[in-house]
Amino acid sequence: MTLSVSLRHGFGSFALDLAFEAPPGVTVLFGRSGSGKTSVVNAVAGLLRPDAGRISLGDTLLCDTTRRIHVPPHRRRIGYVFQDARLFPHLTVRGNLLYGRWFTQRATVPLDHVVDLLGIGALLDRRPGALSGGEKQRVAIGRALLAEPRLLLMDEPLAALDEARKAEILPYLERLRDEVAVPVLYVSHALAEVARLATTLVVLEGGRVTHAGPAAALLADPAAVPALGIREAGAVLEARVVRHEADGLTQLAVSGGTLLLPRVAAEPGALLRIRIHAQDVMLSRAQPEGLSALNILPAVVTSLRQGDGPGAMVQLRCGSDLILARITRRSATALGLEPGVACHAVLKSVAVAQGDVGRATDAAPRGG
Ligand SMILES: Nc1ncnc2c1ncn2[C@@H]1O[C@H](COP(=O)(O)OP(=O)(O)OP(=O)(O)O)[C@@H](O)[C@H]1O
Repeated sequence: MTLSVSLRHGFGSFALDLAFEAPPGVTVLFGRSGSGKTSVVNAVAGLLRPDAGRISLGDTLLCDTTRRIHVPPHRRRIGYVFQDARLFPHLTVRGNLLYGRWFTQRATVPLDHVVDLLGIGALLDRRPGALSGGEKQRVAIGRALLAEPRLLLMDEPLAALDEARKAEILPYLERLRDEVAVPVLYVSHALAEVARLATTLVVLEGGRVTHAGPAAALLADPAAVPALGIREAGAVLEARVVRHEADGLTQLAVSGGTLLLPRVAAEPGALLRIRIHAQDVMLSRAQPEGLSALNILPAVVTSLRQGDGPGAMVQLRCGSDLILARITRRSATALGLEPGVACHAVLKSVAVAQGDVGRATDAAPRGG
């Protein structure tokens, strides 16, 4: 089921004027503060009546201003998860979860299934006051799922959590993406979340869509880098765990060769998504020798974009994947880099942090 959105709306000096599609999976709406993300979410939810627009979910029309159709929010069957969990403090976790059921006549999703998916079985008799921020958010997601929504809206669900709590909840969001058929529209301004979760990426700037498409392709697009943030830029690679080695490294197979990374928490055979920061990739024309860096992948330059300053962003094909390398223009010139040139991409193992490693769609179950 695909969500199709096309909107025009003016708030004084600010205007939304955009269209995008959110296919199954997680579509991240990414943009700076004030770019219009929350206004889009409000329009999809039915809380904002656009001046002009059409919003449909599969073959259900939620809004069509030309036909004066505006389905009220409570009839849209949309689940919400906000920055703060907004649980009822006087109800237990079980009571909060079952509250979600009030909004559906169907009740076909078993409570046990949602409890297992989110790992909240041990919390059922506790009240929200006795939960961590990450646990509260998992319960809020469970409550939303039990109302059996046709679409889940998540507005910066991790923004209020510290890094440790974010790391704890991300694997559950990955499971949600891969194991629940409900499409998710997810608002974020954190590229780390995009790299871990997004199937589709929609970038907003000043009320307009500047880039939209499959997340892996956009994250590797040098033209999208200024909108995504240069320091954070980086591509994602799919990698399969081959084996854990005795010295604490894990060997992974990528389409362009082999990677050695600090031990990853996944069983051999698991399919992972690895974020490779552009600024951690070095390039060499000759086969490098005598380097401490363990990862050397043969690559071919596919495009190169000069920055305004001394930097350049190089896109390379490595096997069937695309990666980005951020280097200086001086080095790009010295190496004679241009599309079609063969080179070697060099990556230190320790440049990839645990948070850069996530589960990929269709992954085998992860180990502990
Ligand atoms: N009801 C309103 N009346 C007037 N202006 C509004 C209204 N709602 C939003 N705006 C303006 O529209 C612009 C986009 O706001 P919006 O909240 O959609 O952005 P955002 O990307 O979600 O930002 P943030 O990440 O800070 O929440 C802002 O300039 C905001 O001031």
